[in-house]
Amino acid sequence: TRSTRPQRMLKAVQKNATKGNPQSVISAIDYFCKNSEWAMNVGDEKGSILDSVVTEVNPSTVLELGTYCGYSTVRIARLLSPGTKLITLEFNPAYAAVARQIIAYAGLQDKVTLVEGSSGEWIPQIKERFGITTFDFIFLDHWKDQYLPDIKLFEECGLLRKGSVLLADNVICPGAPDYLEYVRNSPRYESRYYPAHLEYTKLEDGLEKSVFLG
Ligand SMILES: O=C(NC/C=C/[C@H]1O[C@@H](n2cnc3c(NCCO)ncnc32)[C@H](O)[C@@H]1O)c1cc(-c2ccc(F)cc2)cc(O)c1O
Ligand SMILES: [Mg+2]
Repeated sequence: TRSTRPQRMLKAVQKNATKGNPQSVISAIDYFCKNSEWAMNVGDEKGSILDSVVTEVNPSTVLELGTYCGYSTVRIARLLSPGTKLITLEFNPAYAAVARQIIAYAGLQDKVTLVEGSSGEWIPQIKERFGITTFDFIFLDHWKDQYLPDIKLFEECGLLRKGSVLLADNVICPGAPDYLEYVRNSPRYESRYYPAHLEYTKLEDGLEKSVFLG
């Protein structure tokens, strides 16, 4: 049977990247998406903004929603301080399997806990299962209509503290209008839009950074 796009992306990483070198894995995926097949990774332009926010926050606790093939997982994990791990949630087993291999190829498996399951099911269990009180940094890049229900779930589960930073991909394309309206109008968040482009295209897109005010 025909291979899947994530499987072809993994092959491109194994062929073109250097084992244990996260930057070469990032470059190999971006090259594949620019020259072979578009894929919904955050990409290099928005990825640089992601890098700068992660570096600025220097988080001790990190959550990613929507691993897909692990591109942004690798971008984030490569910047974390020694001993810091990130939790990434992915409910599609085929995508999770590819992501595990891409994360391992980058040599970052010890900095990543990939949980196969849905955010709605797992967010309420994180405190007890992982001994985490609150998250310093959360990257949202899963189904766009789930951003709003999940941020409300973070509030309900007490997973945010004064200063927690949430960064959301695709707030323009495909868009998350209800999420944007919420974080931009809620007195509990200080929100800022980072304009960029949809990965590997000239279409407008951007990231929304929202700081929880407690
Ligand atoms: O749709 C986009 N991303 C979705 C990501 C889904 C991944 O996350 C996983 N996932 C989804 N919901 C959950 C969940 N919880 C929610 C369900 O319970 N819990 C755990 N994992 C979840 C999926 O299994 C996938 O691995 C997108 C589209 C374009 C795009 C733009 C323009 C175009 F023309 C075409 C496409 C650009 C982008 O950057 C994009 O991110
Ligand atoms: Mg995205």
